Amino acid sequence: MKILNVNQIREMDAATIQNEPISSYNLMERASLAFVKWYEERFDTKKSISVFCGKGNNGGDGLAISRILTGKGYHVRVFIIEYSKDASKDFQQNLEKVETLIQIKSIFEPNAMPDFVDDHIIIDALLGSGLSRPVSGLLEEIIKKINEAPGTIISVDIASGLYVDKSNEKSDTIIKPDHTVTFQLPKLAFMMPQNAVFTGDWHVVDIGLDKKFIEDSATPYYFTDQSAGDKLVKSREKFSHKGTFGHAFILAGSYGKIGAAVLSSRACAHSGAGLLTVHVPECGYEIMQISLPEAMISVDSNRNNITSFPDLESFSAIGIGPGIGQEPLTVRALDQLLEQIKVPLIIDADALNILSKHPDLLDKLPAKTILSPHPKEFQRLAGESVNEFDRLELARNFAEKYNVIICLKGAYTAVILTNGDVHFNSTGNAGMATGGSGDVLTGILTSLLAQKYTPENAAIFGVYQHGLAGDKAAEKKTKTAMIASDIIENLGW
Ligand SMILES: NC(=O)C1=CN([C@@H]2O[C@H](COP(=O)(O)OP(=O)(O)OC[C@H]3O[C@@H](n4cnc5c(N)ncnc54)[C@H](O)[C@@H]3O)[C@@H](O)[C@H]2O)[C@@H](O)CC1
Ligand SMILES: [K+]
Repeated sequence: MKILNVNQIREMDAATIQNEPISSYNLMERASLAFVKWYEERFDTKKSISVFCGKGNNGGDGLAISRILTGKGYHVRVFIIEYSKDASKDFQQNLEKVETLIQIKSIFEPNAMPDFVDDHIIIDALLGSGLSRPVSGLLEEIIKKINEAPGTIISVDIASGLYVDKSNEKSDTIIKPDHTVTFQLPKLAFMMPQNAVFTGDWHVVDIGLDKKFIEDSATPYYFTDQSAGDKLVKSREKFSHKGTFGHAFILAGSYGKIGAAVLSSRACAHSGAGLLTVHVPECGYEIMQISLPEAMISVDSNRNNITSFPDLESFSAIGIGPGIGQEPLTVRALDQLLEQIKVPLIIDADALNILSKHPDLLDKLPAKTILSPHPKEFQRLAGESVNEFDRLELARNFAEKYNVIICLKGAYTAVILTNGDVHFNSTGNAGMATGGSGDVLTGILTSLLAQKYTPENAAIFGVYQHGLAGDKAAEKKTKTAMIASDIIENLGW
């Protein structure tokens, strides 16, 4: 699924109105019906509803939603916040239809806000994608009161006060919804962890906007939903043999961190690689043999750290980093590996930290190497950023400059390709914020590269499957109890 910017969203509405053709009033009606359909599936008529409307088209949606819900037997109160004399045409038209049906209260000052009882729904239709400046004055006061009110807040299209595609300031006043029901496409703002409290659980509803316009729109931003994820699977042919699926090679572990080698190797083996060799320091030999009899073990001459590696000729992809530490001899081994490697590579964890401390190594990275930093590792690698939009730009520039693919890990992990395209991941959950889950991703990615997935597809698909396995693990064990091994247990496609 594509993610479009605010201008494209406006053009997409206009293109739909012109090409379908449909009147803007009827398009608003269709959007409101889609919202109500979502609402009806979750809430019964027992809960009373207060709808807060601004005076643009988001407010117009609020009015249409109020009318449709009332017609379905819901108890709805409507409040119009009179922060401006101007109102949009479709707002006005909807107002005329609603006025005859429901009593409307106009709010001119904050103290006129109603008192709320507990089990109550607030629908936020104050401002939508038309937001052009931080909210202030009456609107700001109203938003603060709504955020303090008990009950469930549902934002129409986007939380009022939140920008669609750029960063808000920390001081901005924004609705904190429990749910956002957004029209047609997810918004860039939803992908940023900094906005988690301003999106709640968000849901995309189809309002039939111009498919061709969306297809033809150029954007660097994509969302890997299920249909995008499913398209990337390579099927396993009947007459294949283990050679078909490549020979993965993982360098991982140091004294006290052999677990990282175990986790990444097990994840690799469970992701379809034909053969797997794992290189560990001597202290990891028995642990590895016992933990993963399916793998071949290559043993370093050093007891506690990786200081060398075997001939690379037979390997089809290499993953390095989990638990390797940053000893000088390990740095030298990484340097030598970069000199010799001729197959796809994934670099993670301590190997990334080594790159941060030895930036000269960055120039030696083969084209389309995958780097999988979490935010702290990325910061060490590329420097500070003022907010997450800024960090994303930094990552896009970094990916283009060094010709690498970056998996910036977190909620909605961003997979950034060498051309600056960003694929946000839809799967995964907070239960995966647990030791070793990054090692599991390294194993999956190494495995996919060995199976000749392109580095781009390996990164997008690997991140997607890692999250999906995490979701299955959380379902079975809960987010609290799940550990990285549970992610491995739930791999499979
Ligand atoms: N255009 C269309 O065809 C459709 C639009 N839809 C709705 O329309 C919304 C966008 O509507 P609008 O473009 O009218 O914009 P909004 O309803 O978001 O905002 C209304 C107006 O408020 C003003 N404004 C911006 N920031 C403000 C601030 N901080 N304080 C006070 N006033 C401010 C602007 O002049 C803006 O035009 C979408 O979010 C969606 O809810 C839907 O009905 C679907 C179809
Ligand atoms: K809103």
